[in-house]
Amino acid sequence: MKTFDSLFAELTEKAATRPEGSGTVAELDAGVHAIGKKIVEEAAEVWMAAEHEGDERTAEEISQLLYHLQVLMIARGLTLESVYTHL
Ligand SMILES: N=c1c2ncn([C@@H]3O[C@H](COP(=O)(O)OP(=O)(O)OP(=O)(O)O)[C@@H](O)[C@H]3O)c2ncn1[C@@H]1O[C@H](COP(=O)(O)O)[C@@H](O)[C@H]1O
Repeated sequence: MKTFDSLFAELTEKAATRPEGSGTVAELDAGVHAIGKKIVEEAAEVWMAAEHEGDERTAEEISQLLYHLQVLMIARGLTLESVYTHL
């Protein structure tokens, strides 16, 4: 099963190698402003799912929010350690 750390490693690799058809590469190219908008959108979907759509949908929306947060970290050049140090 994929974990937060293994997804981050996968996305970091995608950013470096820029494979054709990667949604991550497209999102990175769209820039921090566009990624930020995705984060706000996904956060709202997490909220709505948690209130109205049950555990399965909530977990799915949370996974998407985590994905977009990681893309933003990579866009800004942040490492996992730079975030973990604040936990
Ligand atoms: N975990 C994810 C992931 N979560 C969310 N998303 C993206 O976020 C979007 C969120 O879906 P929504 O249905 O909420 O949004 P939507 O409005 O329908 O979609 P858009 O119109 O905004 O694309 C999805 O369409 C994906 O583009 C993800 N894209 C990729 N991954 C994983 O990231 C890795 C690299 O992916 P690629 O870069 O595409 O190879 C792979 O392991 C993928 O499984």
